[in-house]
Amino acid sequence: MERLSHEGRGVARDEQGKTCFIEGALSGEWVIATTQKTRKRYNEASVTEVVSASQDRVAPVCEHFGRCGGCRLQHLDHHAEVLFKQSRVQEQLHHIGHLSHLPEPDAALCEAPEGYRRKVRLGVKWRRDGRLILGFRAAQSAQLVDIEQCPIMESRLNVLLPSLRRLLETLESRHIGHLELIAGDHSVALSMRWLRDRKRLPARDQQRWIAWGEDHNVAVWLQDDQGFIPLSSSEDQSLQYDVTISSHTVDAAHQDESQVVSLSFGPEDFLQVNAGINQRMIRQALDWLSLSADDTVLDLFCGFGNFTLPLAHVAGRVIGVEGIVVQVERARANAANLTTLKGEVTFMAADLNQPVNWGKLGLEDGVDCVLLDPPRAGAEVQVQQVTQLNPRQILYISCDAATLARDAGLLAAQGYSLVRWGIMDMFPRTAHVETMALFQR
Ligand SMILES: C[S@@+](CC[C@H](N)C(=O)[O-])C[C@H]1O[C@@H](n2cnc3c(N)ncnc32)[C@H](O)[C@@H]1O
Repeated sequence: MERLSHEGRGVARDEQGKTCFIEGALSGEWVIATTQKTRKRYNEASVTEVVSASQDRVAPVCEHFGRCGGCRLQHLDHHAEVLFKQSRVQEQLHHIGHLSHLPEPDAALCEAPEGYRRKVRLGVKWRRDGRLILGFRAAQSAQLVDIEQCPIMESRLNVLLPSLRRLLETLESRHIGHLELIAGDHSVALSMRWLRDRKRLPARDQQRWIAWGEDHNVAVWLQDDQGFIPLSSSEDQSLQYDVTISSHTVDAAHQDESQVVSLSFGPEDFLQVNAGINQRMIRQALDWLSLSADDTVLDLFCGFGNFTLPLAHVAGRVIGVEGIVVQVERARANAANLTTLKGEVTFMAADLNQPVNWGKLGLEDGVDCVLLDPPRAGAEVQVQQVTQLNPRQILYISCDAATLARDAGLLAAQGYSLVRWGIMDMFPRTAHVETMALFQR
């Protein structure tokens, strides 16, 4: 096996030089594999026997490995997985972004590789014989893999699975697409994707969901085409987590104080899935940016304020921009609940895939810093636009190395150099990687 592909498959060549992507094979290994798909330029296969194993091969912790599409790298030692992801980002910055001189990466931010996921979506299906399937999508397929437990899920969510299964088996109506389980610091919520109009949920099923929520102390939500409504009767449906900012990033004069930024969110909001890495990522962002009370910061793709509100404990003025109005409103409410904010903070809704007239929004004097945290598609429009605001630094948080590399190339063409970067182990055991990259004018 020559190497691992970007999505974590072994790459080999046959006698004719045709590339073969082999699921379950690692770099340097000899394996026997079965061809699954023959394509014009490459073949796809999966391992049937490992003849000579890599030193980095480990026993997968999950019994569903190989069938479940969630974790592709359970068979790779965790340290080797982090190094693989780091070198993949490096290679993409070279090849896609055409950045020739990269700084050495900062140490990767890592936490425990299991039990980290605080939000999961489980598909729900009933087979023709009436058997319930509750689980994740199979690898490269729309089929579901039935799971009893998932080792990367937070234990507070795993313990709910057996009773959820029993509940689903008692329901009268089976028009359910999926369930999402979401853990805040002190509470758990479940949202049930109901495939019909909310009025057509049978009253007895509603009662069963409510009773299950009360028994397990879980706020139950229904999601239909109109949005989310709480089914549980309890007053407080909110989810929340705290981010602690270390004292020296806030105020050099108060070394022994740290501040807690409390953020509320809803079941429909984007959530950084790994609480430990999220906490460390925010601290690292504050540390790298080293802002002062004179600075103005533009936080694009801000969600409900995950970076914006910690930033507003340091910078004089922070403007958060987000496309989803509900999240903008949540961000405003989060800001209103904080008494420790130092700077002025404002939030606005805008589609960041379109050019925005920043000058008209009171930013005609430019900004000191821009933070970008886009979805996987990246921030192609904004990296070409925000440079007109002349920021001295741009911090890019990315969940897709290819679009980060493309956007890094666009920033380089406008005179911004990559001065610092590092990966964050947000999604251990999977092929996904999160990266932080700092560009300076
Ligand atoms: C990776 S999340 C980051 C959210 C936030 N910074 C955080 O740390 O939780 C990306 C965010 O971009 C928002 N988004 C996606 N497409 C957008 C668009 N075209 N315009 C504005 N916001 C968008 C999503 O709603 C989501 O909140």
